[in-house]
Amino acid sequence: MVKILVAGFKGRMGNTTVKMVLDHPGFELAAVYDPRAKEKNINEIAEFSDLDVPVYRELTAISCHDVDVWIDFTSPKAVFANAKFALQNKISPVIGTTGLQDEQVAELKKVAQQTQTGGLIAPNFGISAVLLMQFAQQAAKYLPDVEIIEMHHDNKLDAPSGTALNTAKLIAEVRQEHYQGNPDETEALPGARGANYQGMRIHSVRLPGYVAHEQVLFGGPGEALTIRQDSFDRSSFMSGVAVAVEKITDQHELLVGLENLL
Ligand SMILES: NC(=O)c1ccc[n+]([C@@H]2O[C@H](COP(=O)([O-])OP(=O)(O)OC[C@H]3O[C@@H](n4cnc5c(N)ncnc54)[C@H](O)[C@@H]3O)[C@@H](O)[C@H]2O)c1
Ligand SMILES: O=C(O)C1=N[C@H](C(=O)O)CCC1
Repeated sequence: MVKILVAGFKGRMGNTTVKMVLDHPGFELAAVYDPRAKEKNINEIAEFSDLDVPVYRELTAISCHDVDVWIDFTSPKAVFANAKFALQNKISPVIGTTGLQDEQVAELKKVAQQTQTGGLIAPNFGISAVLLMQFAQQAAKYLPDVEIIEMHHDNKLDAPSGTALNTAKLIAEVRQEHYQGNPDETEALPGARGANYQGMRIHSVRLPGYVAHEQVLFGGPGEALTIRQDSFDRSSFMSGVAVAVEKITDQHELLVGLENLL
């Protein structure tokens, strides 16, 4: 049995993840963590009344010896400290939280190496999103003019989305950096052309009713290609999280991208 702590269990993804862990025959819910929690045990919540799982509200209170894997769906402000704590305590982090800076990822990789602990940061656990990123990287070799539109629910804290930023980074590996659009263009409203990553424009849409969606648009002389993926429900992320948990304790470094474990 893999013993799992779910950080951010009071949130949208954390709640879905707790249910996935409870339904999986190879997983045991060892602990949950969320500063927003009022309970001391998860059995104080009606839908989990038959369980006996400690609830933590502070990082330093967490008892680490009972935990193999730390699943993190928290917030851009919390994820670095959480991931560092997990790695320092030889708990394998499976990080879905977005918003980590490149320097933070570099530091976490060092801690993973020092403690010889496997971990994963996945900007998106949905297989449709993983495939979109791979297809987009392939297409950019032939169609280097590209814009990204990501669309999310209106409670999202970070922009652009982790998936959109990761898509741009993967494309940048195969695309020569260059300016796109008219060099003389002006913005009558600031931000009209979107964020700029090495000349690629990224547009962030936030609307109620949406979950997580991305389009990558390519244009060439006389033709265009659009690649799109949609997560209509948070269950779309769960098979990816489960695969990551199953495989991560065999690793000894911090990986970025679910494709590394598929
Ligand atoms: N990688 C993926 O596939 C994927 C999918 C969906 C969402 N996400 C990301 O997951 C994160 C969470 O999304 P959400 O929609 O569930 O957000 P949410 O706001 O619904 O939930 C976040 C929870 O984290 C808790 N929290 C805040 N600080 C904490 C801390 N220090 N330790 C533990 N818990 C803490 C909050 O109290 C809240 O309950 C976001 O960064 C989002 O972008 C990633
Ligand atoms: O709901 C969110 O927030 C999501 N965030 C991720 C991102 O920023 O790419 C993945 C999809 C859902």
